[in-house]
Amino acid sequence: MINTSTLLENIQVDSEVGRLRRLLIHSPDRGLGKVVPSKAQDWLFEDIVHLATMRREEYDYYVKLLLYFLDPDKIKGRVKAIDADLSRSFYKPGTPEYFNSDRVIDVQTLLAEILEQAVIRTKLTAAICGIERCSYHIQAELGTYDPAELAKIFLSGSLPDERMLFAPLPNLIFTRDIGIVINDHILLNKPAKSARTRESLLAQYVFFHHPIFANYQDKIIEIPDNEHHFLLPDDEKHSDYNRTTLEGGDVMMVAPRHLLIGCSERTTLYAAQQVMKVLFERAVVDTITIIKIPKKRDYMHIDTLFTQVKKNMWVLLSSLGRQGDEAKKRDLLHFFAPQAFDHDLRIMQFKKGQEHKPVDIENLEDLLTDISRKDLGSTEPVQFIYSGNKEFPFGDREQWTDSCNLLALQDGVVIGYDRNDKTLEAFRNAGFRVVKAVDLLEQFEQGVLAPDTLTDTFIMLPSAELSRARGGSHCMSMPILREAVL
Ligand SMILES: NC(=[NH2+])NCCC[C@H](N)C(=O)O
Repeated sequence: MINTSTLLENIQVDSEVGRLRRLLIHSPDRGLGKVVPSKAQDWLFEDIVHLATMRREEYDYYVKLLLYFLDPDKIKGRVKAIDADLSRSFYKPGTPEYFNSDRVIDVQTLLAEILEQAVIRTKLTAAICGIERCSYHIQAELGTYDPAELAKIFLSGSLPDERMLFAPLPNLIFTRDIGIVINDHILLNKPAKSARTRESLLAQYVFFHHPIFANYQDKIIEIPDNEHHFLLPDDEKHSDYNRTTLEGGDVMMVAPRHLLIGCSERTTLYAAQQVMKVLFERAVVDTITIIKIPKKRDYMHIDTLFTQVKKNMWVLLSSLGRQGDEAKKRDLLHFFAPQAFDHDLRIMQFKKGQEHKPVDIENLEDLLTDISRKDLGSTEPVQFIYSGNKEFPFGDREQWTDSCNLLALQDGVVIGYDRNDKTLEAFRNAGFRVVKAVDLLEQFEQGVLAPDTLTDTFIMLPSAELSRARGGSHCMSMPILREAVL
């Protein structure tokens, strides 16, 4: 069991760049290796992946890095031995060698722990069998597994003997999307895509039942549906104005009193409005900026378009920034095709108590500059790194493989994919050390470098398989504790 005594008062995130102290992740489980081509798109993957490579050559490096920064005692001096164990037991929850950290926490371990309570086991089994339309017979069979195995079945959709009962949850590696910590509150998602429904049910049980979150029960926010949504005709039910869906990749806690919400393919205006109401009522933040982005698969959440690198630095896609904006304004068609506006970027900022007087913000750079300067008090010039170093056609190509989706471990130290060459060039030009995960770990092990003293560094994670899942390191993390940014 995770040692909860040290954790009780410790859920707090007030920025994207304060030193990361605790997060939820999920290592690729056996379900990912069962995605079939005909379902890959429905399950929100562009391709099938090679599970062993994804784990051993890619995701395991992510875990090692996270441990080195967040819980070094678990890994320091042990990297060689861990790598030599071909069974990877260090990474497998439930084995005696499992790293079992209370800083880098796998959702699977939390799930297994709550399933130790018989009442929860019964309720959750029934709920899952309900949404997955399992027979009564299967429901009874599920009752025979121990909690750790049951957790694996719920996540992977398959039994230990490899029989598949229902769809896997290949997207749960993107823990960002299940919920977001906003100061000391936890906002749970409402997924837009049915492939992610079971994830949110499991997350709901974990947040409401695991002792880590016991002191936060009245701070868990579930977004209310339109009161009579079930009475709406189907076509209206699906409109942006009635439907309540929100995924964590669209919610960014950029400064202690300022939250960004993207309205996108996944997050509706209606949901954003509901969240704004609740957060203002409870005085969790004072400013909420709504960023409406084109509803496009390649842009699914705002964190696929920009993320923060340090207080005064951001990475973003230039065609959605100032450059794209100005190009469009010079374009005659822009004036004659008002319907296209719906597909454009629109940024509006709302202040608590002044919701009726939102401020229009012209482009992303203006917004981000304002956050760096005013909210985060940065006095240095604000810098922008552009996907693909602004070179055509690399901006779009590299954004597709998550050049703009970075996880900051501390101010100026980020993890991202190794494959976005032009974007990496832009980081080098900005004076960043760009280093392979494997080399950095080696340097940590030799004592040449140490996480605490690292500055301006881009850590490259191998990504041939991971990038096919259409998410980067920002999506693969749900921070629950960061040091205060101010
Ligand atoms: N926060 C994010 N950008 N998450 C990416 C999620 C990717 C996932 N395959 C999906 O389409 O749902």
